[in-house]
Amino acid sequence: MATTNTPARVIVTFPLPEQGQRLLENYACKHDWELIQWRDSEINMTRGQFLDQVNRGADGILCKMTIRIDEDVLARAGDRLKVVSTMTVGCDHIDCCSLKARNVPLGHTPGVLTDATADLAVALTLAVCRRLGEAMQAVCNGEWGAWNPTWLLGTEIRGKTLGVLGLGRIGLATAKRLRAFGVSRLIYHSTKEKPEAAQVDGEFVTLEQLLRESDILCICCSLNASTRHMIGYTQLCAMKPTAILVNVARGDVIVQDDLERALREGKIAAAGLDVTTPEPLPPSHPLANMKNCIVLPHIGSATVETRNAMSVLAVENLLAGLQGRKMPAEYV
Ligand SMILES: O=CC(=O)O
Repeated sequence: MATTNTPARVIVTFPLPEQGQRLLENYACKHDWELIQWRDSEINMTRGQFLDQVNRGADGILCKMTIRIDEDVLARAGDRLKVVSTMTVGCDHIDCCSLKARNVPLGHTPGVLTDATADLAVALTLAVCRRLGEAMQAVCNGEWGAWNPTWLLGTEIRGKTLGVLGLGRIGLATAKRLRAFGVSRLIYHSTKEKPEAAQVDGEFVTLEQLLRESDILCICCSLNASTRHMIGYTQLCAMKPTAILVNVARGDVIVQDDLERALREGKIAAAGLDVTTPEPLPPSHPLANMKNCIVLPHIGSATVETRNAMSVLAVENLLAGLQGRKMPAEYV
């Protein structure tokens, strides 16, 4: 256990966006932290490098989703560890039960990334509906010939049934935005019926109904034991052959090989993925090379404003945890 005179040893597994980095350095200086920070933004800190640092002692850990914080990490950190703060809203890379059992508070970054992620969900939905990936490639490949009234025809959002899997903050913000495009009906499936669904005139339905009736299905749920691999081949076959699937949640909500098969066999029309398994997805992966699939490199929250806000919140969570105060955003 660190005594009050021992400087807190803080491990930060990546360089933070500007505002968070400045705040981190200010706090480190003010509170005399021993700051151990991975400074390379091109290459991730490896698990081995991280464990090596944890072995030397950790009062606080600030991480992202590339390193799993599990029982092994917590056992190595021992009683000295006072806080884990992740610069993500999703906490599926963290063994939350073990943290709870050890009474280590966990901070995350909800709220501040909702708008950016919902914007990206809309962008991806439009990109898939209007075949933007194919269109851009056609320009680069010299396939842009005479104006052809039947070339690269997409589908409209107006008049469609929008399904949302997971009507949390991001699901609701996505639904609000897509409502403005004139969807005729909005259905959702979540752990339970949500009163806030009234804001989008959303109708709570079973998963089976959601799959069967959605023209566009946006996956916005968190990844946990009940959502992992929730969408497999059977579920995909239950969808309309004209349906479009968009995933801004986590790759593992879908059985990815099943999605590839369903897209190949025309069980659904097209997909847009901001999340995959693994990340990064190898460029040779079939999903990265299918005409009816657009893959983005997990950029849901990637705006200057949002990444700065996330980094500041993550640092504030870290400081609060180290000081034994209530965090601005504790994961419950
Ligand atoms: O996916 C990103 C996050 O969870 O913040």
